Amino acid sequence: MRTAPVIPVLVIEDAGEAREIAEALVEGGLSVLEVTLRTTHALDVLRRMNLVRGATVGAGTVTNKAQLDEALSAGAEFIVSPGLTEPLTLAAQKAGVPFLPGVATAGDIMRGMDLGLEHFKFFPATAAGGLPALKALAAPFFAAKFCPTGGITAASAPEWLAHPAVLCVGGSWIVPPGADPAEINRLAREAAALGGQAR
Ligand SMILES: O=C(O)C(=O)C[C@H](O)[C@H](O)COP(=O)(O)O
Repeated sequence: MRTAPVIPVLVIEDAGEAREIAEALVEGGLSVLEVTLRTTHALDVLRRMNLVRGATVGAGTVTNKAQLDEALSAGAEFIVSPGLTEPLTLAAQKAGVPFLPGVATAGDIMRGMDLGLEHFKFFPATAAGGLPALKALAAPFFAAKFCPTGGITAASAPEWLAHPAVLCVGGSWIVPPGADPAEINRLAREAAALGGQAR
């Protein structure tokens, strides 16, 4: 979460494009890549991106143990989930893989802390109340650190990153559908530079 200010959330339909997209991101300064398991070829995309020098590739949209196992077999170095369940948390802990589950309420955070977690994705960040909601949650849970994701843009990222409980943000805006590598590289550079401005 501290490697780069933005984790690109990737929904890649064509595995043939995986490698050059990952190269454009890493070269632009975003080396931590979340490949969502939302497409048919997601595991293939993950494997191909893992071949890119300097990339740390994880799986997103992991909602159960079966998907966790598949992602790990494909080489995922971290796991992101939209929500927090005990079975998935225990399985991730048993596998020893960094795990970032989504939380949106005080109860979610408390269940996570009971399981030994302190790092969470705040999801869906904008729809769940935006920065005012995160500020309200971060106050009592002062040890918790967050990666807000969902509805965040290049324009709104700096104010999220300025909050001390926010280590990074996640977002799909860095790889818009149909963007070419040059455009992705430009968006990645812009996102990587947010670290210098806001943190
Ligand atoms: O796929 C998952 O596991 C999710 O939890 C959802 C994604 O993190 C958000 O959909 C990204 O949000 P946008 O940047 O608004 O597109």
